[in-house]
Amino acid sequence: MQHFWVVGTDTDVGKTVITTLLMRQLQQHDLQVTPYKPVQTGEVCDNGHCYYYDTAMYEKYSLQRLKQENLNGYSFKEAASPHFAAQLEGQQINVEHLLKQIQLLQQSYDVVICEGAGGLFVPLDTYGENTLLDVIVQSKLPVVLVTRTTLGTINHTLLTLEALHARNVEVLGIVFNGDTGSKMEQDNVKTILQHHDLPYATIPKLQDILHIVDYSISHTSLFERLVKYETSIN
Ligand SMILES: Nc1ncnc2c1ncn2[C@@H]1O[C@H](COP(=O)(O)OP(=O)(O)OP(=O)(O)O)[C@@H](O)[C@H]1O
Ligand SMILES: C[C@H](N)[C@H](N)CCCCCC(=O)O
Ligand SMILES: [Mg+2]
Repeated sequence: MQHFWVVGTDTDVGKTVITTLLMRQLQQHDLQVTPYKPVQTGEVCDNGHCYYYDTAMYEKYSLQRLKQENLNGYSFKEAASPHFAAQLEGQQINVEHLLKQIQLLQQSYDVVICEGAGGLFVPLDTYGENTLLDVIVQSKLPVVLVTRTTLGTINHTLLTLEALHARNVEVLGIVFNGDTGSKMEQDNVKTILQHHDLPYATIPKLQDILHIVDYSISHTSLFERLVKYETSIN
């Protein structure tokens, strides 16, 4: 059994793209894999067709048949923080329900990849009682951290790793996403790895996200770590 979270230093860093990529690559290893997005916000409507980017990406690119009911806990229309998007619809996010869903999925799949929403301290309720990080801690699952390669990433990445370490969350590795190959980006990656010697993968900025189907991370230290990883849960 090997289950983990894909968390980010921020919203829009590429968690969904990396979750989708890891899902495909692990599926190619003959593992039964499902992604799971506990809370997604921001419905997209295009010519009368409405969908959520995260779960739509999983379904579009999965190499295995996914069960829609297994992909998501809560979806809220407003593109906002989960606590506020839920409030606008008069709803509340039940953390116990999310944890139960994650546990049940672990019994049916070889790999459950849970995708965070925004960064670690995103609130799930208006009282500030629960953040995404609280759910991660209670799930007892390790994380893969997705971060940008661009200016500002050193600080965001080190802060996020410090928060994870403070809560004893295991970090399986880092994905540096959206690399354009500049000298500064190379130095950003090197500097972060000097502080935290972790398995990693660097993903280029793709011209079109469709190219995700051609991209392989099987040669990276991060992927090696993931296929070897055995969780203590179960
Ligand atoms: N390596 C990449 N190359 C090109 N485009 C990318 C890459 N990674 C992400 N993107 C694009 O950047 C945008 C944000 O990515 P994504 O939706 O994966 O972020 P996220 O971290 O999952 O955000 P959220 O917090 O909303 O879940 C998307 O339009 C996605 O297609
Ligand atoms: C709408 C967006 N794409 C995400 N789904 C939610 C991001 C919440 C970020 C909250 C914050 O840190 O201010
Ligand atoms: Mg996403």
